[in-house]
Amino acid sequence: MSTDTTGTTGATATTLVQPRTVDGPEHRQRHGDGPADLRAEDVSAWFGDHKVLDRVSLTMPAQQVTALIGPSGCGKSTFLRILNRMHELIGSASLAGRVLLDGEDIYDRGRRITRARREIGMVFQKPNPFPAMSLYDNVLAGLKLNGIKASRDGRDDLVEECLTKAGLWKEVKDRLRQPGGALSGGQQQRLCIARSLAVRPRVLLMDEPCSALDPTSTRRIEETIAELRTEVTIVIVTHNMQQAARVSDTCAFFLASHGTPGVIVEHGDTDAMFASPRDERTSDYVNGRFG
Ligand SMILES: Nc1ncnc2c1ncn2[C@@H]1O[C@H](COP(=O)(O)OP(=O)(O)OP(=O)(O)O)[C@@H](O)[C@H]1O
Repeated sequence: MSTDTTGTTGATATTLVQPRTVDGPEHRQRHGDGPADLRAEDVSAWFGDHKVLDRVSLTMPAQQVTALIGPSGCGKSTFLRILNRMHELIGSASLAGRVLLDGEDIYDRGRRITRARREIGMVFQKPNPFPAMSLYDNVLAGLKLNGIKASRDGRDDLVEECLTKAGLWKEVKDRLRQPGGALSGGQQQRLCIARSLAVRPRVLLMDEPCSALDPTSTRRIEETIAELRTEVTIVIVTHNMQQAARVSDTCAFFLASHGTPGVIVEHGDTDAMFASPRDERTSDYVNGRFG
């Protein structure tokens, strides 16, 4: 088992990454050009011999927010982890199918796992800043892990830019040297979003990012999601139907009935899916009749 440059362990990890810089407008160009389409094709997933997803295909368009909804255990988080190659970190896990980022398969043999994780960032259910590290260094933590170099001025600008985009700059600009652990839960989650943005992801995956937060912090994160949609393609898992309706443009309803693997029952425009779902099971779920 080797250690990759994100600090995680994995059988397919790679090591040497060419240094990059964040200075200048060319930074974005060198890292791809902003939000990308993400497409899953015939994705199936297993834990050991337990199949949990069956031939799931879904397009998550650039500059849109796609919500993944469905009852507990239907495979939403597994699907999300497959989208940035985190699924393969679990020893018993395997998968089939393709995940295309602007048409390029992130699982191609010639593509580095670290590149997929940099281009496709992840924000987790529980905010996970480095608690003893300063807010400033928290934002930049992903740069070091990805071997991206920055001058002092470049770092300062990037910290301000990412905290602004994450909706946190005004609250913390005078205390950037304080530790990440000193923030409230909602602020910590926005710090994690800022940290994800610092490596210029083309897609941001969010796994129930508000489930540990109070209503005010939840609303603030939802505002942040709305502001970010032109910067980065967003895919969010949520159990909160009102939240899915508020934040997403398109929606996919997952279901694993009676022990069968999860599938997408219905997907499409969020407003249409909530107002007039095509499938009776979708109607029951979005109207709170099960799950
Ligand atoms: N690390 C794991 N090892 C073995 N089985 C797992 C693992 N993680 C998830 N599973 C199983 O895979 C299936 C799908 O789980 P997953 O967490 O993806 O569903 P989910 O829809 O995200 O659920 P929830 O809404 O409760 O988070 C479930 O049967 C779960 O028990």
